[in-house]
Amino acid sequence: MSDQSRPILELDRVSRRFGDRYAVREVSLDIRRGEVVCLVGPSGCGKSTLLRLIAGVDVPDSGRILLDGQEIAGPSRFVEPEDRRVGFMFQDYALFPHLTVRDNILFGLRHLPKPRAGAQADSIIRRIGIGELAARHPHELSGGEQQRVALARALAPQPLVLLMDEPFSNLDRRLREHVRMESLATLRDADATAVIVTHDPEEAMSIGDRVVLMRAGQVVQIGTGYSLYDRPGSIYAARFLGPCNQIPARIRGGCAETVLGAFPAPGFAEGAPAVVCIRPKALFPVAICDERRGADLRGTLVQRSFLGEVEQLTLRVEGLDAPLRLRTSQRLDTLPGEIVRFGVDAGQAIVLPPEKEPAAVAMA
Ligand SMILES: Nc1ncnc2c1ncn2[C@@H]1O[C@H](COP(=O)(O)OP(=O)(O)OP(=O)(O)O)[C@@H](O)[C@H]1O
Repeated sequence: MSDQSRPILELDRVSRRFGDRYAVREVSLDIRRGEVVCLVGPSGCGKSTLLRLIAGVDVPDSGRILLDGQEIAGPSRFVEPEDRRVGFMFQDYALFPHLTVRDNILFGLRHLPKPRAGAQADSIIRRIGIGELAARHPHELSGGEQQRVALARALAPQPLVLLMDEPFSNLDRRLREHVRMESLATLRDADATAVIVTHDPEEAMSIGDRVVLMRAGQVVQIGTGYSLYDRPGSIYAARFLGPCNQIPARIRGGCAETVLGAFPAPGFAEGAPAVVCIRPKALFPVAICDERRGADLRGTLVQRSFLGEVEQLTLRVEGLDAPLRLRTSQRLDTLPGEIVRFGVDAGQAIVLPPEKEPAAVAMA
């Protein structure tokens, strides 16, 4: 019997090299039952390689992968992909065009006796609510419907872990959010454990119980979307998860001193350089009479960029090399060249050490 409290999937210092470059380096990760975990990072950071190692279509050079407590890849054992209870959903869905939806789902169950395969296919069709599509062929389905069928097919064999590589990237922006929420609900209904690769931080934060941020083959930070966004551990993480202004600072008296004011910086050494990351929404324009603390700053408006829900103002501030970005839903009548008074929501300022280059992490 399996230990329910043990992580369903365990990666222990897993590495994979191509020539002298690490695609994945010493990655350790535990995934709990029923968890939806998103791997996120820029192109080439090793997300897909990690997924392929878990699926068993690639072999680690070192480290171990355990599924439900059993080693499936490591020094002593390698379990073939078809013998792992791991499902894989491809970016292009890979539905067979000549098979109906039901037959596509049955294809993944061909190792089972026919009546059992039929029952399992019908059960997932019911659960995902695609009964009316069952007799159709893939070309008779919309993008969103194809996605649901692909998800049904991947879930039908009841994998212990479902791997999804950029599952929503083929959908246009409007459909994507809808399908993503629907897919998440389906994963929850099926109590599925899923590892989802995406390069889109908003997608990762909106669907992942936890987000695993990668850089150059390594895991940089793991946590909920909130913790990564609100408490990034590095400038890299802060910038990857959303736009931020980086304000140079120096630590004095326990605070990071900047031209925009001083921000509490516990744990930093006196005199050390630092960077204060301030997201554009943490800056606010103020009326002349605004009494809010920190609301006495001034910048020259360089550019306005209307984004619909918010407007982005680019401001030049004396003492700062880079212009500041401020996002607001207020409607201002200020013109470029005029002065904007603004404030900082100090509670949202993040003090970080200056960025170090990832010292040749990609090299052997
Ligand atoms: N078969 C291979 N042979 C040589 N190099 C490879 C191979 N597969 C991946 N790589 C390299 O390993 C690194 C990680 O690739 P991977 O596809 O895992 O990145 P990724 O984060 O999924 O990127 P993307 O978001 O663009 O898909 C890249 O530098 C890539 O060029």
